Amino acid sequence: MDFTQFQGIGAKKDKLLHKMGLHSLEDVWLDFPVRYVDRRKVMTIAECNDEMPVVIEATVLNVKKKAMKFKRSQMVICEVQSHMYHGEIIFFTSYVFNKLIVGNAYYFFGKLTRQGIFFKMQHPEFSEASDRRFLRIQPIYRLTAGLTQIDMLKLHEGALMRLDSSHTGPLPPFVEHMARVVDRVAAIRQMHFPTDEKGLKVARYRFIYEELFMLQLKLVLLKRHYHSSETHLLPSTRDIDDFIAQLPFELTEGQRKAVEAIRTDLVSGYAMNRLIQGDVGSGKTIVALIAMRIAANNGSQSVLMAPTTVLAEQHFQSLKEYFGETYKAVLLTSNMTAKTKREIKESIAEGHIQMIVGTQAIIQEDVDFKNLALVITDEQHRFGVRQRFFATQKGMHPHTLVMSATPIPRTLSMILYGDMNVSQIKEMPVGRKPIKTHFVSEKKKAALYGFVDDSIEAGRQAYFVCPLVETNEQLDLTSVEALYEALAARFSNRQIGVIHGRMKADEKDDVMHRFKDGELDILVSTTVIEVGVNVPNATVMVIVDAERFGLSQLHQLRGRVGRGAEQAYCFMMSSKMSKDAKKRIETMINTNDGFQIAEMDLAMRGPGEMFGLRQHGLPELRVADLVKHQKTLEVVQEHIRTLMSEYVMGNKEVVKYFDALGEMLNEEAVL
Ligand SMILES: Nc1ncnc2c1ncn2[C@@H]1O[C@H](COP(=O)(O)OP(=O)(O)OP(=O)(O)O)[C@@H](O)[C@H]1O
Repeated sequence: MDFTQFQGIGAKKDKLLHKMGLHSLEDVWLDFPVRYVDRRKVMTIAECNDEMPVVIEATVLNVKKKAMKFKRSQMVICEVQSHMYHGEIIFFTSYVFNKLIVGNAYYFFGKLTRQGIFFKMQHPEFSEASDRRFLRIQPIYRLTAGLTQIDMLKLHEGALMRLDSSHTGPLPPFVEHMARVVDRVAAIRQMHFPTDEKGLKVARYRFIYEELFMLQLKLVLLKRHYHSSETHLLPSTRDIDDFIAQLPFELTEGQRKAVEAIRTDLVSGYAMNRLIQGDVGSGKTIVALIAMRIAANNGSQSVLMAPTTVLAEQHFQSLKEYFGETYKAVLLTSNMTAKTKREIKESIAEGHIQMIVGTQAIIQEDVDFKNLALVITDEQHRFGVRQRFFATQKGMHPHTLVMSATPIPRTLSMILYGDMNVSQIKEMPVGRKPIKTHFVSEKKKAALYGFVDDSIEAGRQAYFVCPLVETNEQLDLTSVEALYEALAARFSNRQIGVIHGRMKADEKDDVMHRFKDGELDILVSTTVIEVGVNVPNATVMVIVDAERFGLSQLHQLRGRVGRGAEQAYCFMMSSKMSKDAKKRIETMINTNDGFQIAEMDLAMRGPGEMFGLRQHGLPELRVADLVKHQKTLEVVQEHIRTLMSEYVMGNKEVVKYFDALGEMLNEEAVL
């Protein structure tokens, strides 16, 4: 929109407004004040103290201009009278000179200092005392260089003049009614020019509700399977119990409960929609494999999708270890030849294969299934917002299970997984010792290297992780290349491998395998190993330039060690630390608890950044705060559940609204 049609806004200011992200009338309506100042009450001078800005009424006795020292412009000194008090009002600009007329009364708003019957005010806002509009709750807007509050005020006043009752927002009337929120037009007006505290509160509530509702509903529509399952599975209790009994370890309490919940879900006749949330190394894989076993025992197909090839291979290897040749299982990844892929796909389509493990990308591409009953996504710390398309595209409604290693705070889990049942695996397998975490300064490097050498001598392996692939002169950070050279010189009798994201998939796999098989003693890497790699024999993690990593990332990296019975160590090195980086490193040293770390991360970075909500095309929150407005979020979720059941019952209004919104989301997400 061209804002030059608003009074007082020229081409230059119009450009600045667009730069601020204001492009349409709606943008301006929703550009709410960052705060307000209360100018409703006119104070007598006697009531004023020095602290707070106040509104007073005074009559001008005299106005004069005066040259300012060291400046070309002039200042204006205005003598005023307010009852028995005599005041001097100073402006450091001359344009007000003509606006203050001797003998007239004005409202002045500013900080006032008083001495006896004399008072002073510097650079107040003012208006003629006949203008009652001055006495209101005044909005203060965000600005950018080149724009003033007055410009913003004019803009908003202009925009509100163009707002009439024909305007509708994203909430249809039946939702507004259920939510008991005020009308959107009234709420917008109140947000900018509130009549009183109550009016503002009610308006704010409307927008908090609206934002949370839209965010939650969009997420639900993106992920929801409305339909009941087409595959009614039998529990195969005997086989599963026997299988669990012969495992080399006892399932932890969390694992057992998750398995129980899955067994119940799978036989319920409704599509399972469950999230398994467990900290790094808590043993989610075996839970997923048990679910696949139940499907296979029913003669149905299941898939396990991983975000990377390395992880898919790892899962496939675990599957083989646990199940041997009992089931027909395949691995499907992008680095296979076209011919192999084609053959595998054919046998999947014909129903010869029961279990499929692969990367998400390739499985979603074009695999046809004969009778798919279960889809498991290992999304680690990504979020499977787009997962729904996979299943619905194929016209199937299988059971779904999502595994996530990000322990997310409760509020966020409510939003991101609001539609799912959640199983948490809180405890670690028995015998795991908490990882010992230390900060290592440059001076102590030699000692650290000595420790690494001793660990290797004792048969263990070590990771070294740093932020860059190649040396970059501008960034004074350690690169994989430089680190490899330094380590190769220091550990000349050890086998060292390198892995980073720019390598080809098969090169990466090769290095990873050699590390897993114990051929390599040290693995130098970027954060590519962050995601889910499982090498229980590796017990030392050294993170170089630790200040460069976020808290959740550090926790993920640390989680690559401590996956076996041996004591594991994590060392964080850094030479230059900001205050924030120091706090992150201290948090890591103080706790191994993923949930606590996630809470800290959220507090330090905020949810948008932490979860990239916007990258998923989800609405930005202007007024609502996922942490502060948890109660409202609960209300919203209750309402959405109600609407969901009405949808299923065929309530026309709801069906029409949801389907239209769902379609819009589909289009956005497919792009
Ligand atoms: N109950 C248990 N007792 C002992 N060891 C277990 C138990 N459950 C799993 N393990 C072992 O713990 C290791 C980690 O398990 P797994 O790879 O499933 O963890 P994860 O939860 O997927 O972790 P990440 O999110 O880091 O990938 C594996 O070597 C696995 O065999």
